[in-house]
Amino acid sequence: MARVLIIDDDPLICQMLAAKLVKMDCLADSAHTLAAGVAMAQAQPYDVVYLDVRMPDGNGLEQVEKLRLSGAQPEVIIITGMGDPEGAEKAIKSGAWDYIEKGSSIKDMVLPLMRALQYRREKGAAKPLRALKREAIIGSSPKMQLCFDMLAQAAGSDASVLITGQTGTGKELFARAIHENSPRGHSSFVVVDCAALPESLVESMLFGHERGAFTGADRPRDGLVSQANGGTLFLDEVGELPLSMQKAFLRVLQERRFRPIGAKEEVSSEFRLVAATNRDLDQMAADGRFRQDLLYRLRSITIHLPPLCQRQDDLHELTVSYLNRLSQRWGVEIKGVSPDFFDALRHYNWPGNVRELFNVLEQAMTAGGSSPTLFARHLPESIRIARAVDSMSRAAGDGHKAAVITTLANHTGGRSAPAKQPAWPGPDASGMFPTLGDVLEEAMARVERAYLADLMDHVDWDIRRACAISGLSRTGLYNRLKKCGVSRRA
Ligand SMILES: Nc1ncnc2c1ncn2[C@@H]1O[C@H](COP(=O)(O)OP(=O)(O)OP(=O)(O)O)[C@@H](O)[C@H]1O
Repeated sequence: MARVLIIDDDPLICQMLAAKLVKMDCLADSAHTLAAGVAMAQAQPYDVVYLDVRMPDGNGLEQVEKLRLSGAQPEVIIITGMGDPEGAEKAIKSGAWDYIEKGSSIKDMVLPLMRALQYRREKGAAKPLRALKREAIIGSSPKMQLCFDMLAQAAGSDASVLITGQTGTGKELFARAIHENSPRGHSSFVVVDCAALPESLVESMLFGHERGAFTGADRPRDGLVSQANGGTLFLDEVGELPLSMQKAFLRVLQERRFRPIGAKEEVSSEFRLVAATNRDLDQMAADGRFRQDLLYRLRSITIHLPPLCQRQDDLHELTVSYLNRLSQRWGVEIKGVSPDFFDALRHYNWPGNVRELFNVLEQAMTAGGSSPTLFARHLPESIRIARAVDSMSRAAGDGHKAAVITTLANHTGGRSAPAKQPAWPGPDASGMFPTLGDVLEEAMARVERAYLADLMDHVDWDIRRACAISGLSRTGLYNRLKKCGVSRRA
């Protein structure tokens, strides 16, 4: 018997809908506040939740994701008194099943429910997929579970997949897992790092060339697309592919045929495409920097990997597992971890995600030396400062945060930072106070700039070392250096 929850502050709607659902052999419960509804969805395994937008204690649209991840991961149908296109877009983007107006007849209101129930029945009855091979991917938070569901779906099909997510969230790891779990798993997995393709060589690297096609081409060479024949071609950082190559690639995707440079005949390659990006490709397409038609082709299936700060439940597992892996690799005893170590990790927001976490853990293991236990004191300063700032601002209200961060900015220095500044610059000439948000943003920008300047000096502009220390990817580092205006000193 299907279980349905109606979250609406209007008792009449709840009664009418519930009466209809009971006639349809469903179990129906109601909640008249968002808080009560979310609590019920977390406690009971509902199949579908009807959710009103305007609730006395908040906007229903803000809770769609939480509801989708609760209990039996119900489908959510938005019911609204006043529909608007923006709300509809937001609802669908956050994973709602459908968005309907309350003015519709009760019959129309239950139609999406019937489809959602059918979908869930079919999903449940579908042939169970082979157990996924995903030993390398750590995490069991509800958000990661949704990603694993998508991974299983992608592995079972041959459609193109686009994996999105911030730097260091595991996009390449997922791409490999899709390949290994697919029928192509025994063939080659060819990685193309679109950010590192030299513009002048991009065509020959992708499509190959004949002998004598250009100066220096003393023998014929297969390109990466040919090498992926029968296997998977992984286009990493696909947002960096030059526009001219996007056009050529679109054709290859449509026809699976291309002409190596200098060749008379076209050749074919039967590959499966997986692409990844940390850019907003929709925005790039709107700005004319990415081809819309290519984007359609890339994302038959999309998997979005959430940033680490949104799945704190995974921090513990990732930390323990990586510390064990390090102990094995370095041939040292497994260390204990004190609670203050985990506490510090939880207070940091991990802009470099899992890559940054692993890097920090390596530093902590080194700092721990022969100590059998890792304490917060073994963590890099930046992590411990984040924890101190957080606990101070919680104790004294948010106003303190600005002062602490600004003090940190002064302390951190950086080669071009002023020697000493007051905790914050103070009101402007007319005595106007800026917003706290503006003060924080300015202070963070100053810290970031100072950090990058010092880091690049420290590694003598060795990009590989800078990436390893900061936990940023190459593109991430280049983008931040550009944004902060940090360049090599003459
Ligand atoms: N869930 C995870 N479990 C285990 N290791 C992970 C996980 N996510 C990321 N990593 C590790 O973090 C590092 C970065 O992962 P990966 O290269 O897949 O990220 P990415 O999203 O492709 O980054 P970028 O966009 O910067 O290329 C790798 O060492 C990878 O093994």
